[in-house]
Amino acid sequence: MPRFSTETGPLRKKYSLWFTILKLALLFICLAFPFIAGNYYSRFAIILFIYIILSIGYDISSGYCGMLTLSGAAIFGAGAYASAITITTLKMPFLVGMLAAMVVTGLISFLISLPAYKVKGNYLALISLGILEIVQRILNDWTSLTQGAAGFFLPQWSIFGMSLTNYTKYYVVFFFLILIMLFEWGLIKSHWGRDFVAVKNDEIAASGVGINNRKFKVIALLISSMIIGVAGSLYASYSEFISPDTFGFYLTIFILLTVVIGGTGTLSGPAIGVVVVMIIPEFFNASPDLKQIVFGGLLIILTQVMPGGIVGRIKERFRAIEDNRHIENLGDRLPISFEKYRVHADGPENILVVKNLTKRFGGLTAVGNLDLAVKRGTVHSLIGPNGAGKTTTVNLITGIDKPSEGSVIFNGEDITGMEPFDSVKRGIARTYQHVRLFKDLRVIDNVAMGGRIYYTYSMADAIFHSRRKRKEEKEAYLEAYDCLKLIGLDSKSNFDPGSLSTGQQKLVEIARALCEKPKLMVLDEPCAGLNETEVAELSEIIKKIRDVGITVLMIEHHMSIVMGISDYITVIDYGKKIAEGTTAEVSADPVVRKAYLGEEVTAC
Ligand SMILES: Nc1ncnc2c1ncn2[C@@H]1O[C@H](COP(=O)(O)OP(=O)(O)OP(=O)(O)O)[C@@H](O)[C@H]1O
Repeated sequence: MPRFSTETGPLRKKYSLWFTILKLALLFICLAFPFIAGNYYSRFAIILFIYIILSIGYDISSGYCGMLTLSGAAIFGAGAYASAITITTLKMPFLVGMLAAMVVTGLISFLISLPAYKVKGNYLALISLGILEIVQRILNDWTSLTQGAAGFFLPQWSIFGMSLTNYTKYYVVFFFLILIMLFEWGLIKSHWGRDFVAVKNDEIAASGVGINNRKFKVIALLISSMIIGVAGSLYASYSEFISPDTFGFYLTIFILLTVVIGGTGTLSGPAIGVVVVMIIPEFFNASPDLKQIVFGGLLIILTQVMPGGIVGRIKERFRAIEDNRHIENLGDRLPISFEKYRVHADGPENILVVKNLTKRFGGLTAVGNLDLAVKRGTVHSLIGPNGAGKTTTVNLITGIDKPSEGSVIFNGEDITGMEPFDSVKRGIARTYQHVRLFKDLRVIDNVAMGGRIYYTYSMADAIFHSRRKRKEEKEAYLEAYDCLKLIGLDSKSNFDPGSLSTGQQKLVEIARALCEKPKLMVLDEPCAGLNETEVAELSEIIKKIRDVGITVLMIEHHMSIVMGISDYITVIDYGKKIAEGTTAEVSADPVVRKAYLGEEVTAC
């Protein structure tokens, strides 16, 4: 079980020293390798480095962003051929060839990203398989361009007019590998990397914290493909001969295996995966049959014993010392209060006005002609029996569902049909009936995602680890830590969300919503799964949220909290409003008392 990070600061420092020594030793070995290992192994290492670049590229879209594609080999091949044709036919220098490879692979990624908008999982894999087939056909049949199955010869590899020796080839490829690794590290250790994981884990929640899923999928595929293009270009120039059969289905499976074995969505997973997939079979060169059996057996065992891959398992082991520099030295940080999130009235008295809202699912009218006005700075509860249309109503308000008719006016602005990632920027935060936390991010990362709309640093800042990025990241994590402290879960910062109770997960969702610094907080059944003590604590938290001017629109079945903290209540049934008013008015309404509140009202 992971432990809280601020207590593990010294441990992290100790291990990070060992990791630094390990990295320096590896760097030294790599630099000295051609002189120690000789020609054969240096050539082997060059191919290994190229495949690591390929695997890193593939992992960004598939491992981090969750888009399983089977076109890795096709993109690699397209990059190799684009570079080869630019260098040989167009007589351009190597670096222009590499640029051409990146442009062509970028275009292919755009082709893949078109269906990626709508489909995912197995369907996307099937579509990408089609891309693999199309590229294969082009490489084989467009002989005037690619020279077909006979293969394509390149001149000896030269850079800036200098022909490269075997030694220099090694260092050039190694240089590009380091470059790509630094790029990946900068990207992944920024909000971009966390955004990719969020898109992979839960698109609705990702949109709810301001992520445009489509845009991020396109970006992930583009970066992924361009890195694979770099690998393809290095492969073509190094090999001096390429042919279509190199870039077939076998290579696609190879790429997939490297990330699965190494650990998908991890920084060092692809490198470790390539080393394992390439080196282990080398020990069995003398008996190829045994090689296949051992390799196959190893694959089965590794994927069973380590479902998260080798690096996934190592990460689990060292979870307690994950990077928490920002919250390790809180020192004399001032005590935090909800006051920090105070909202000042900057619009009409009714912050939310819903008019004639209707949602039809086929023949079923889930919400019909609903009018609703929510006063600024109040707790307004939406109650009604199961299936009454409450969640659909808040989905229409927050943009998850689009209304069939009607309008939603927020703070004087018509936001009808607006995407959640836009409405969150206007100040609407929400929690969900069924918890939607990002399972591959720690609790504190989840809460920090709430504040992602406030990041201003660019991708270049992320990659170069600029001062702006460091400052904003530090602020975001301190903010997230503060929000967790306010709901009493700061000691769980470093935990996986899945290891918390349902009640705690619901509270983390509230902390994430608070981190968005909203004007309106929509809570969908916040008490579901909470025990009585937790309900009492939550009710205090919601009151504090309301007391600093944040309007709360709450769906809840738990009548004691509804009657205890609501300023106004709207009761709906079959998608229609049947009663509305202050808590006293609604609880006195005979229809409501009879149908929905029962004995609990009497008790209140
Ligand atoms: N995506 C959908 N497609 C078809 N029908 C839907 C969809 N979403 C909701 N419904 C239907 O709309 C009606 C209202 O559902 P909704 O979830 O809004 O009710 P609710 O009041 O939130 O219920 P509960 O309290 O059980 O969560 C239900 O009959 C539900 O089956």
